[in-house]
Amino acid sequence: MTATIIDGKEFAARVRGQVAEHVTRLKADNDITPGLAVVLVGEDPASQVYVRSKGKMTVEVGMNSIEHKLDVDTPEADLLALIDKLNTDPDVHGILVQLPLPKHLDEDLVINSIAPEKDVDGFHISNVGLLGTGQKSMVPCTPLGCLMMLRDHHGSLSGMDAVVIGRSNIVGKPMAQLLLGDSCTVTIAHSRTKDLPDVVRRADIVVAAVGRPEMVPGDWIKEGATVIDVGINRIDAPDKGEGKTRLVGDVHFESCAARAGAITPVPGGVGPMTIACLLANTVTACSRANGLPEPEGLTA
Ligand SMILES: Nc1nc(=O)c2c([nH]1)NC[C@@H]1CN(c3ccc(C(=O)N[C@@H](CCC(=O)O)C(=O)O)cc3)C=[N+]21
Repeated sequence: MTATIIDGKEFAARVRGQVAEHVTRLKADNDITPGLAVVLVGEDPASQVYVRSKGKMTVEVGMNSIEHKLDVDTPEADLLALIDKLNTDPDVHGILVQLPLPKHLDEDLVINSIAPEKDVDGFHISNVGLLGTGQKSMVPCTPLGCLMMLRDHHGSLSGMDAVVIGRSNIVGKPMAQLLLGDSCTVTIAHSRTKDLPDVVRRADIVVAAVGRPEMVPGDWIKEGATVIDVGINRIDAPDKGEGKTRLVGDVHFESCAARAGAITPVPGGVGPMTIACLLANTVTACSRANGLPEPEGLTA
């Protein structure tokens, strides 16, 4: 079988189009412009790439983008004071604190100081608990984007065997919750999983989110399975010339595409959907904050 390529770039453009429509309505009917505040502490290179394209797209869909760039050695109290200010600012509907934070800052403390209803990353313990109990919450952007692509491709996911490789709070665990919510039989695999190849071979849906370049080979993939590659790894590409690099996922694309029914590429798969879902979460948060109907199809 040769897999259908799930075009995350195109899908994300569609999602941003829906967000833009909703923003237009909020402005015209309610005189409200959704605002997203992004806080970047220090200069992590991965975060900088992300902040750039995110800021551009926030403005493109008609929302206000508020950026706070703080010094790498900003004291924790200053960061918490800024978050407090954003929490009570009525023009700010979404707050995202770029991770990872410099080591002197307590990531859990910082995340949990964001007002849960403005936590567009969905990392606050309240949102984690709400998601885990099937209540309305802010859903982490990357898993939400993966879910949207899976639903679009399959219609119903009910009864499917899903294997999530990776148990992070940012992707693996919330992804598993979402798949369970859609009635998949879910396995979370990780570095200590016994017989990982055999576990993955059972899966109708494989979500790879470990951050290890091309670690899933094609012969782990059940014929016809759907493969969602969350990894974005930059590796050396001497074949492209001295000092050149390229982006690869957590799955070995060619060999997995030869067996899968559908697969997401890297780049152009999950990454663009993550940003689109951040914008979707911001417009959702803004609608909720104003007691207005939520955008349809943009929430879990
Ligand atoms: N609080 C927080 N939330 C995040 O969601 C978050 C974060 N911190 N810190 C940094 C990482 C990184 N991240 C990316 C999102 C999209 C692409 C993306 O769209 N990548 C393109 C390729 C970009 C390229 O060419 O380098 C793609 O996959 O097609 C990349 C990286 C979100 N992050």
